[in-house]
Amino acid sequence: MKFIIKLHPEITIKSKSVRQRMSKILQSNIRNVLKPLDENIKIRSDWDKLIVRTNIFTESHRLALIESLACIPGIQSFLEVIEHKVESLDEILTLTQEMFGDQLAGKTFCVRAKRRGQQSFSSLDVERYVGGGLNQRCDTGGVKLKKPDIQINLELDGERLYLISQQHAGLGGYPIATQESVLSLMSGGYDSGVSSYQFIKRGSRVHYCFFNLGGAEHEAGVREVVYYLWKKFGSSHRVKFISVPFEEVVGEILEKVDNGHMGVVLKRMMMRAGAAVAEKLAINALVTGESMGQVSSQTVTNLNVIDRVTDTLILRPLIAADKQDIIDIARQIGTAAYAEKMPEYCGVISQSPTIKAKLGKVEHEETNFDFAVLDTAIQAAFVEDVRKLEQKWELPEVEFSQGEDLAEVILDIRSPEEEEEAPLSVPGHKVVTMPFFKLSSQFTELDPGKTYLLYCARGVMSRLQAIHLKEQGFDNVKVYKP
Ligand SMILES: Nc1ncnc2c1ncn2[C@@H]1O[C@H](COP(=O)(O)OP(=O)(O)OP(=O)(O)O)[C@@H](O)[C@H]1O
Repeated sequence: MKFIIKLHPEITIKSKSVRQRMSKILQSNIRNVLKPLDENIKIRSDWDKLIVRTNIFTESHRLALIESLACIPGIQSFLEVIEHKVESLDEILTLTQEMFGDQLAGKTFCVRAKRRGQQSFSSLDVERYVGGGLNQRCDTGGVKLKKPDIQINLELDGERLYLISQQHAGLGGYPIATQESVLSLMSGGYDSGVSSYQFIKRGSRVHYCFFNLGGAEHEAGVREVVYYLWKKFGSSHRVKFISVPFEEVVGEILEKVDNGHMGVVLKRMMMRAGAAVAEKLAINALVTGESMGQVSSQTVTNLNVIDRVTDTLILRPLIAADKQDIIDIARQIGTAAYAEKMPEYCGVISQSPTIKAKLGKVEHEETNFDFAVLDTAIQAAFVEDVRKLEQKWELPEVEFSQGEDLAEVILDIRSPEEEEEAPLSVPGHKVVTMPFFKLSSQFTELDPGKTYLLYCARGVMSRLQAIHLKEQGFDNVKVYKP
C-alpha cells in the first residue's frame, strides 16, 4: 500500500532551501507518527511530494494510516495508491476498469500514464490501449484529452502498476517544529482548546500550562483534553504539561484586591506566572483563547492592561472570532466534548467587573498583593511529559451529608464577603469559617478526630475542595448538602 503526500501550498512556494527543510521535517514527523503503527514504514521524499509505503495490507491498518495522515500538520492532501503486479497491457486495462469503470458512465475522460523500468510498451501505448479499451467496455462520454471530467492516472514501475484510488484531505498548515514553540494557557474550555490547535496546525510545538485555581476535577479534565489534542495532532513531538498551583494566588486576590478588578488582576498574575514558566522552558510566546468582548476581562482596554504586565509576547489567535465559529472548530477537532463537561472552576467572580480598567488603579491594587505568594506558586509548578497524561486521574469519591450527625463540624468555605453577607448558622452544629483559599494551609490545624462537612452556596466548590483534601490524604471530609 502506498500514499502520495502533497505538501501544503504555502510550503511549495518557499525558496528551494526552505522547502527542502520543511519537507525533511515533515518526513520525520510522519515517521514519528506512523512508526507505532508500522515499524517498517518507508517514507521517501520526491521533489514536491512524499511517498509513504507500507507492506501491511489489512483494511484496519489502511484506515489507521489514513486517520493519522489526515491529522499531521503540513499535509495538503494525500492520494491513496493501490499496487498490482502486471505483465500485459490487457491486465492493466482490466484492473483500471475494475477501479474506475463505474465512475465513467456518461463522463468524458482521459488516461495519463507514467512509466519507469523495463517494459515492452511505452507510456503512450498504455494511454492508448487503456483509454480505447475503457471507451469500448464502459458507457463513457468519450475520450477528451483537454479538461476531461475524469483523469485516470496510472503509474508503472517495472512490473508494478499503481492506481490512485482516492484522494484524502490533509490538515494544511506547516509541519510541527518548523515554527517556534509556544506555551498555551489551557483552561480546557472551547477557546483554549481551539487556540492550541491552531498553533499546532501552524507548525509550533505547543506546550501547555494550567493554573489550578483549586479544582482537582478541573485539572483532571484539562489533562484529558491536553492529552487528546497532543495525541491527535501533535504526537510527532514531545511536549510538556505544566500545572501551577494557583489556589493561594486566588486567595490573596480575594483578600487584597478590589472586587471589580479581581478578574483583570487574576489574568495579570497568570501572565506573570506563564511568562516565568515560558522563560524556564526557553519559550518566547504565550497563547490564550481570549476573544474580544467575550467576557469582561476581554475588552481591548483590559487586554491592554493585562499585556503591560510582561514583555513576553502574548498571542491571541481567536481575538476576532465569533463564539459559534470557535465551537464549530472545537466540534470538528473533537475537543468540544471535553469542553462541554469541563468542570471549570473560578473562585474569582466579581459582582460587577470593570470593563475599562486603568493601569494605574490596577497597579495600585496590586501593591497590596503579597508577591511571595505568586513566587511560591511559580516555584511549585509541576512539569510533566505530556505522555504521562495518558494515565487518567482517578479522583476520590466524596460523600454528601445533610448534617444528621451533630458531632460533624460544618466548615463554611465561602469567601469572607459571601459569608459576611449571609452568615451560616445550623442549629445544633458547630460552624467553623475557613475560606477555601485557606484550606490547604489551615485544614491541618483542625482536630483530626472530627469529621468536617464542607459548605458553599452552590455545592460545587465544596465538592472540589473535598476532593482536593481527600487527594492529600484527609479522609475526614464530606460535602454538606442541607
Ligand atoms: N485556569 C487556567 N489555566 C490556564 N489558562 C487559563 C486559565 N483560565 C483562563 N486561562 C486562559 O485565559 C483565556 C481566557 O479565559 P477566560 O476564563 O477569561 O475565558 P473562557 O472563555 O472561559 O476561555 P476558555 O474557553 O478557553 O476556557 C483562556 O482561553 C486561557 O487561555
